[in-house]
Amino acid sequence: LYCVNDNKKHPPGPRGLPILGNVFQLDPDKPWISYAKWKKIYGDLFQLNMAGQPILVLNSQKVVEDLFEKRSAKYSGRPKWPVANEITGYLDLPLLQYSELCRRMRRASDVALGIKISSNYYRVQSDQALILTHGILNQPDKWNFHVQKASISIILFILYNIPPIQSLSDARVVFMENLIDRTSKALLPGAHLVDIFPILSHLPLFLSKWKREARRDFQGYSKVFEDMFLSIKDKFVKGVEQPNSFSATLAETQKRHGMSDLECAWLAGMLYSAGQETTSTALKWFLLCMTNFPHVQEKAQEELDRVVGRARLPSFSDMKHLPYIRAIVKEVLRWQVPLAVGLPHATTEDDCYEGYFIRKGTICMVNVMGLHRDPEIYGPDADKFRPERYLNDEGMIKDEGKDGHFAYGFGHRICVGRHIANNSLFIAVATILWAVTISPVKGADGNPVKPDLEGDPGIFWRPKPFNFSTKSRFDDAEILIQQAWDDIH
Ligand code: HEM
Repeated sequence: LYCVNDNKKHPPGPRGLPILGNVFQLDPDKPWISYAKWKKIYGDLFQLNMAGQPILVLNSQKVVEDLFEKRSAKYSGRPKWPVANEITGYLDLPLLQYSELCRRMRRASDVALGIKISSNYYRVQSDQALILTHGILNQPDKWNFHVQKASISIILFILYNIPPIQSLSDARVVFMENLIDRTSKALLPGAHLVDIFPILSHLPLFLSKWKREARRDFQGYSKVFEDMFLSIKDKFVKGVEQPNSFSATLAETQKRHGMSDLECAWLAGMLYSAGQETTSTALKWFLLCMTNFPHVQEKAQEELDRVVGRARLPSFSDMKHLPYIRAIVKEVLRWQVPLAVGLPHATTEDDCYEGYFIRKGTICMVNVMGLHRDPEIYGPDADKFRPERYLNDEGMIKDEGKDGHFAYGFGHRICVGRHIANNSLFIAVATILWAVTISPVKGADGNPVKPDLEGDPGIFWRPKPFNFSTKSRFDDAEILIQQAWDDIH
């Protein structure tokens, strides 16, 4: 693309301090609040300067479509994360540059998690929805534990065919969580000197402690991931029959995708971190919404009574007849998006847009929370939780095949697990609402305690701790849930 902009005019943005730029002007906990403020002054596209690193902020649907969708080839890199990249041996798909390896990993994931194949996992998703429902019905005060356990069990089963976990101190969970903790700490801006002075990454190993430690950890993590993947691949090679799993599909298609064992092992391993916390965060917001908006719960339960009845539990075959349940899933992801500013992209080439020069290596953020509350996209009630917005006059889903929100990201980097996530959320929402009435707990004064609608800031936008009470929606619901629970135990 020819850039008419010879004087390299950058997108507008707030004036900052010399050298440090806008570092202290951005609200680190809720960047979308700062973004919304600057949008009013500088418009839909502005640029920040974070100690010399340009950060482009995309603030409207049009700009997002123009850059992240239509020019996805240039806007699909990632920032450089020297320490995290070193710990994961440059094999962590969400952190990879848009390289040949990234494209191979994405193709392999699309095959093993695509819309068709994702029906292979209906069974585990239904079972876990049931166990979760049983858990929150009988132990509402432990709902957090039950949500966590269900989302971990789903992803471990899909990846490696591991049976449901019983406790969060399961060795495999501890291992995965330890790796997530290690990498997310390394991702915090400025956690290591090398983030600020990239030249340090070129020091020889004996002079750089962080690199020695990272490489040592990489070896340890690789050993565990390889053992997990190879135990499944081994069965495939020997022709032993085994249940469907991501790793089994990967082993079958590995040659076609030109992937080494180590690459396959890391691809599977890193899907845990990408898929677990995101799904459980969405489930937590769903429970908060139900505690807070009884009329939505009632409307969903009317639909469930009409379509499923009270003699059996909902299943995936009901999906197309339950548009309101599906609309709730969409609306939860829109209204309280787990990754409020998505994952950062970075430009891989210089670009020119609307007369502005955008240099290669610019980090690009989308104000997803802002888009989700934008009246130009969602109408004057964009701030409200209203699943009906996704339905047409006949009460069916409006744009079948489209998400209708931006929670899964953009362009060439869009979430590869979105079909799995949509299915896990659909069946959990349907099963919980079929069996359970969720209400706020009563405070000391006897009045209902409504949860705080503000989230806890962090990498994930999660609800603040809250409680709700549950009761069986009708007598048989509890019995049927108990029977189904007994059957799978
Ligand atoms: C409600 C649940 C989920 C949400 C909200 C979510 C959201 C996202 C977002 C925002 C991104 C970044 C997209 C971008 O850079 O533009 C992403 C990437 C990714 N997601 Fe998800 N995700 C969810 C569930 C899952 C699941 C269940 C899996 C795996 C089974 C998964 C695997 C991945 C992977 C591997 C990437 C990295 C893709 C890349 O960098 O090319 N996600 N997800």
